[in-house]
Amino acid sequence: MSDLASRITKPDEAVKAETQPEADAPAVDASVAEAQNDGAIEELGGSGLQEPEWDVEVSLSDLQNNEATPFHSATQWEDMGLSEDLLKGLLALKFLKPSKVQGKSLPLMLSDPPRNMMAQSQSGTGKTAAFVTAILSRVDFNNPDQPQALALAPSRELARQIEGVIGAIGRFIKPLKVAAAIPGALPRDQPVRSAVIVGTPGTVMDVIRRRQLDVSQLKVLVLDEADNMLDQQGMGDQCLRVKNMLPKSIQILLFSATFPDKVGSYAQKFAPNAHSLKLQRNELTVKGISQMFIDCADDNIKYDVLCKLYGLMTIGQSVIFVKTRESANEIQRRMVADGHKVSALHAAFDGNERDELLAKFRQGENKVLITTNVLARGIDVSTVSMVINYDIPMKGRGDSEPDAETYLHRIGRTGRFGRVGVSISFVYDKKSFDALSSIANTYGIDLVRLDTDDWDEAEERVKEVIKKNRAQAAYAPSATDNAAKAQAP
Ligand SMILES: Nc1ncnc2c1ncn2[C@@H]1O[C@H](COP(=O)(O)OP(=O)(O)OP(=O)(O)O)[C@@H](O)[C@H]1O
Repeated sequence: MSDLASRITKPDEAVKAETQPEADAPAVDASVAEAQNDGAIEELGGSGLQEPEWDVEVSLSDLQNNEATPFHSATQWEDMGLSEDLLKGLLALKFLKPSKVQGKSLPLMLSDPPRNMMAQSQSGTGKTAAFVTAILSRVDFNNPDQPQALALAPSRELARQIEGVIGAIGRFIKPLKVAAAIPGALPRDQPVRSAVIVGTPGTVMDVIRRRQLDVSQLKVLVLDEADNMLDQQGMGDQCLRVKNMLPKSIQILLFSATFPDKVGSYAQKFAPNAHSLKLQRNELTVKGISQMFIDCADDNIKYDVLCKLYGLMTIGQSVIFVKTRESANEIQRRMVADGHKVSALHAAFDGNERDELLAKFRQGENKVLITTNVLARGIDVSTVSMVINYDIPMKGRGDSEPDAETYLHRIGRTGRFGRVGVSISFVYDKKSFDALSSIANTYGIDLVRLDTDDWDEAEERVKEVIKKNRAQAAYAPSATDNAAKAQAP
């Protein structure tokens, strides 16, 4: 039996979820039910769909009271010795209770003497607020112009978003000065007079080298998306250079939803003697995300299927991930020519354009965003109800290996903090099929096949999840969304 076939849920075999959903599963919790078919993907019979099972509304407070979810914590904010201003900031954002990663990591990060930390938790479970709260607890605001904490992120969008969260959680701290060290944001040759700096590694390296940033009093260094940041193929070298320019005693905090083994040992060297919060591989998927796939027969059909999905994409908001900037541009051009309203965002655009595009997306002005891996990680827009993997993420020389981590981060742009969402991955040939299959096996994901022969039914299935997301977003708008909107250019 092919690997993907073994991960497909057929409706008649799916184990029905209890009316009181299991653990953190307000949405479809696809159970492994082996398709009886031995052959290739085309041969898989049935609709391949699973009945939606969320007749019971699950509120955030239910999730936070359920010990089995990543949203539960045994600790209260009040138990963590935070300042009054910080407590007020968290509560003003309606962060009534800490999530698991917040409850577990904060006491460790704030212990004295400070110790390094490596914390893993599923996408959308509040890692940002965890390290932002740690940063704001460590900084001495009697010295607001003196750089004391530095957070590094892999993209300008994520750095800006973190800057917004610092402003939101720290809104009662006066004076709170935060600088964004991203291309084009800092005036050249002027010293950075902010207690907290958030930036991308290349720009941070530049400002330190140009002596614009006094690093002598830095106490905390955070690497968000740490596995990506430490990746030797990517920004690993830059991050190491930055670290080597900082005080030796600095506390290093590494956060990510994924820490593949390959990076794990290097991360331990980067942050020696770190406390570690790790997840098992099979705990990494967010249960609220219904993971589906469509078999597109050939590469050309992918575009047609994408257009067919447009109506569903615009009920909420959607992100379409493609492999290259060129294909992002090309698909956007074609879709616009075909009468659809979509925008594209990737690293070839200049900084201001990127800020503007994302701001429009956050405000809901643009509903569909076509992008590359540049937005795969960290971006938090609660109204994103659908993620499409137009191309299955690959890595290695010549795209030889499926990129399981990127898959997880991409689909994690939906299903934020207990919300539900849908991801739809397109496969069209043996390579893409095998890649998705391998990703599904890595994490024990149960993929639901959307049968395009019965389009109405397929649409209904997806629509139900999206509508639920809409209801949740209206009921509880995300604090990060609000912070980012306030910060929009
Ligand atoms: N304790 C809390 N209570 C309620 N909402 C929260 C809490 N902590 C964080 N959130 C919200 O949860 C959402 C996801 O948080 P965040 O972006 O920090 O997730 P993350 O774990 O960093 O995700 P990713 O792995 O994708 O980077 C945000 O909209 C944030 O405002």
